[in-house]
Amino acid sequence: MIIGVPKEIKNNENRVAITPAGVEALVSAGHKVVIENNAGLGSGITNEEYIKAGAEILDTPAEVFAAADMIMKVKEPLPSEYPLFKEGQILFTYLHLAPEPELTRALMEKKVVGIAYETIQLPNGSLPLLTPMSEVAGRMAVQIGARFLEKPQGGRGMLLGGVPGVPPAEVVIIGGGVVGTNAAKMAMGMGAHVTILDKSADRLKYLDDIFFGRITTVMSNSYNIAEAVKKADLLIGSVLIPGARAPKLVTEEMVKSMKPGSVIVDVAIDQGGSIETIDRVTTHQDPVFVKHGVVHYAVANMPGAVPRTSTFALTNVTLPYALALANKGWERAVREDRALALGVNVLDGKVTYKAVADSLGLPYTPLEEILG
Ligand SMILES: NC(=O)C1=CN([C@@H]2O[C@H](COP(=O)(O)OP(=O)(O)OC[C@H]3O[C@@H](n4cnc5c(N)ncnc54)[C@H](O)[C@@H]3O)[C@@H](O)[C@H]2O)C=CC1
Ligand SMILES: CC(=O)C(=O)O
Repeated sequence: MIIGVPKEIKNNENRVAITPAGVEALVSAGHKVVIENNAGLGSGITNEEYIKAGAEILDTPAEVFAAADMIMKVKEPLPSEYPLFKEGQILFTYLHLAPEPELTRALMEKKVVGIAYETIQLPNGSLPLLTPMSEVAGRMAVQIGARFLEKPQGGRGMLLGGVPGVPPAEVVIIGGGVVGTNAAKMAMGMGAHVTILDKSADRLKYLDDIFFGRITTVMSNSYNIAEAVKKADLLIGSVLIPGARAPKLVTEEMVKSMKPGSVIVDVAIDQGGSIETIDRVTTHQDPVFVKHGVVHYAVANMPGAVPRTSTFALTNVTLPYALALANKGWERAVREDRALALGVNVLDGKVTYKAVADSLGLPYTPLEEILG
């Protein structure tokens, strides 16, 4: 199989979908890897390192898409990439289709085999290709929150940990999964007081255990969310219903109740966001806007800013699935691995992931119906 890796084009997206180790593994298994010129530079990987591992470098994204049976990316394709899709081509990347009707339509029209990293799911419910980036984003959410709480950045001029004699900041996290847990670790480490809300009682119990009761856990419902948001200096949105558009849990009224200069970091923005006052995705170049006196941060590719950590963490987990797809072909690979099958969002012009179809108001076709 020919595997193509274009350079990422999202704002300040410095990750790349493959490392030289990945190239070597695919080439050793008999495949060919073509990589766009300088695709790895943002992550500190040169063309020469890829060539040494057995890859061929092509000048343009058009050449990479034209050559490849499978495209490996990091972020969802942007409109300039839609015309490059080929019928039957495998696209293996984060897709986040629930808030992306145009991308979904383009994948359907071109009959692309769209396999989303973020919906590959193991029998225990975990999302192995989302986890490492959620670990990164959860940890970043706190360092970003700390930065924007500084007065010159528009914040209320508060140190997360306080100092002796002055209370620490209140960090409120909605969604206690991978992002939420990693955010809590960082915030607690910096001395903040942390409250986590989740709708799963089991998850709250787990969090209480691992943090030895040193964080406050609260059942998520609109009453409790309103109470917690009101007192937050830093609010982190980190809910997920796999594949689906994120529920809007924090209303405009709740945001109005926050203190001037407090900060919201909505990590769940890649699935459409969980905060009513966030009506647009922001970028690393222009990451925040202020509404009702509250600083809002809504960057959908947070790990793109720390590519030396993120590229290697991501490719550690994507490579085994890429090898299975390349060695077996997508059809045998998904028939033999239920976790990978759950990654198939679009196939043969149809949406094959129910939560994506429901979020977009499109018909849902079970994968098994197409596979026969
Ligand atoms: N902006 C960015 O750059 C990045 C965004 N993300 C996103 O962060 C989000 C969270 O990801 P993970 O932590 O890995 O997901 P996860 O599945 O580990 O955790 C989600 C948590 O949300 C909880 N939840 C669901 N509905 C809820 C509700 N109504 N109230 C409270 N809690 C609720 C679930 O019980 C679960 O514990 C996802 O949208 C993910 O794609 C992840 C990495 C980077
Ligand atoms: C998960 C995701 O969308 C990201 O790492 O950018």
